[in-house]
Amino acid sequence: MINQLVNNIKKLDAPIVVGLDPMLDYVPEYIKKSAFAEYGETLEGAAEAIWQYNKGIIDATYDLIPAVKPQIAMYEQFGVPGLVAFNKTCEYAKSKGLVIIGDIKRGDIGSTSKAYAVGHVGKVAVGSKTYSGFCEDFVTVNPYLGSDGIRPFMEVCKEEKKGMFILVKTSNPSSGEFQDQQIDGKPLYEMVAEKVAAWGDELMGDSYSYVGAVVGATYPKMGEALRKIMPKSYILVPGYGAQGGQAKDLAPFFNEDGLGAIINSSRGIICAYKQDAYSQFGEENYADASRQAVLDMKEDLKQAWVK
Ligand SMILES: O=c1ccn([C@@H]2O[C@H](COP(=O)(O)O)[C@@H](O)[C@H]2O)c(=O)[nH]1
Repeated sequence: MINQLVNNIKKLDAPIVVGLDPMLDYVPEYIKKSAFAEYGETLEGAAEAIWQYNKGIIDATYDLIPAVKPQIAMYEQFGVPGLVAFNKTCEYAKSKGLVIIGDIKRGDIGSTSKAYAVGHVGKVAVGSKTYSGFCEDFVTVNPYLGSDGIRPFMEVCKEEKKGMFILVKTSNPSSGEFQDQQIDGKPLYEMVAEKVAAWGDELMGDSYSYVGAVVGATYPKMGEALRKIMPKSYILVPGYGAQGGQAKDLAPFFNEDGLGAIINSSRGIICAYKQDAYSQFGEENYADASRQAVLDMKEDLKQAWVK
């Protein structure tokens, strides 16, 4: 899967992942009206609305982008129907040739991590049969529990040729409270990055590892140091756009080959129609506004990654 991700990025000249983070407030009224007419103002109605909204965005952008990143929290808030919408979204995006990065941020004691890994990137055995519960190609993983929490994901990823992005330095304002703590003269996020590089060496694709890292666009200086510590790991970079990360600061996240980083934008793309810059599209054409926002992001990012 890492090879497919790299090939998609090269083919499209677009190190971009669109974050599918649907809140009901983002969904145009006409979509909600139709979903509520069919299912009422219920969890099922909300799930139908976010699914239809996502489908519109995927249809309008799939030929421009290598990957999507559905954020599972946005679906879980609608309970079981929300999770059904999550799965439908992943399956549909996959049918369009997109790589699926499930932003699930899991990680637990070994036996529990194994179940998370099996459920999201593996196959579960039921009697003599096996099933894929969900169908992501990559998942995000929290390293706080140490190797016990990571190795089960590595084992399943190795078996299935899927991948993971481990949280190294997150984009949020308080990420430094723990991640920047100095231990033996080194920040914790660098220690995690060293482990990511070592785990990554065990699971190499053609040129990049199946084990990647998450590093926020909001911390470009740290991104520069981390790029050097993990040369073979793809970096998933959230924080561009809505959180203030800017293209001009992103060059250090890339390797000399122009690869090695994929930049996420969620609200900046899926809510484009609500922004002044795209107001001419109107609510009815929200998906066209998202397409234009992807084209603009691609242009904006050229300053960071075209060598
Ligand atoms: O460090 C991190 C890790 C994950 N995220 C997730 O990425 C998106 C960002 O959404 P925007 O609307 O583009 O701000 C969201 O799903 C976060 O949970 C992150 O922001 N930072």
